[in-house]
Amino acid sequence: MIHVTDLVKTFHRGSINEVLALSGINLRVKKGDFITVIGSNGAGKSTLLNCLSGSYPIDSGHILINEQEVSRWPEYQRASLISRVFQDPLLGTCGPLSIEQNLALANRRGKPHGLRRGVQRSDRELFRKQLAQLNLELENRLKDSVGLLSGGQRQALTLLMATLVKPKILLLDEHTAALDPKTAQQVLELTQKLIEDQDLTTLMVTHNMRQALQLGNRLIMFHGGRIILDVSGSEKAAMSVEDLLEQFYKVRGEEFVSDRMLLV
Ligand SMILES: Nc1ncnc2c1ncn2[C@@H]1O[C@H](COP(=O)(O)OP(=O)(O)OP(=O)(O)O)[C@@H](O)[C@H]1O
Repeated sequence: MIHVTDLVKTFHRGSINEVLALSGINLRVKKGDFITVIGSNGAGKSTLLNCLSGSYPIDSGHILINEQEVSRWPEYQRASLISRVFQDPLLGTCGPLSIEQNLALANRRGKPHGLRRGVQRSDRELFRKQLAQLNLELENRLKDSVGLLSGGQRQALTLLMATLVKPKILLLDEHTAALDPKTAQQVLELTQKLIEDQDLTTLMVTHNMRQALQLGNRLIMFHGGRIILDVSGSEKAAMSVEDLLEQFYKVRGEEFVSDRMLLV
């Protein structure tokens, strides 16, 4: 599904501020993989997601999606294959537009742009049904502007929009980090449900090690622009947070350092 080879990304190349953010990444992701991504500060996690989605051009290497080289595709073209949810709930939705207008935009992803405007009655039925699964009673608030919603409601809506038209790949970048613990848990449960229901191929960056172990079928750990640990299946299922920290120490010979990583 995704095949990344020798991916290199440098910022401020040739200046004294040069940063080698990704130092020759090799990664194969199978269809239906749900991969959690962890790592120390500045390890390159978000840069990988940005390179996959086309937000950042790459220096060298290859990104293939379904055997097709996409590394030179512009971001808007890759958006037909890839959905993203960011940490900031304001980024995935348009505040002044209503819930149904936001969903109508999401529903058009990858479809030809015609002259049809507004929200059709049949769309409305679909949106109500989809919103009902959030258990937030948003199905009765289709005309409300999204700007009225709480951060958690807005992030749940963003997730729904990101998966309304099934994406080939879902990229989640610390998408629950800005929410309070209870809301974060609700959004996480919804994430799990949407991924399972549609068997979505997913990469999820998280700052929570326990979450990274509990969710998904595979876990990769970044450090210094490299993947230093890649575990899946029963090996992952048997791991504890302590094991993860020990593995990090073994590979790096130093303590794991992150001011945001939750180790519990
Ligand atoms: N737009 C940018 N311009 C310059 N440097 C950048 C940019 N984005 C990332 N970097 C640098 O690239 C390196 C990798 O950053 P990245 O954001 O991918 O790390 P991360 O693993 O997501 O870290 P964190 O968990 O702290 O968010 C860091 O040194 C960072 O400062």
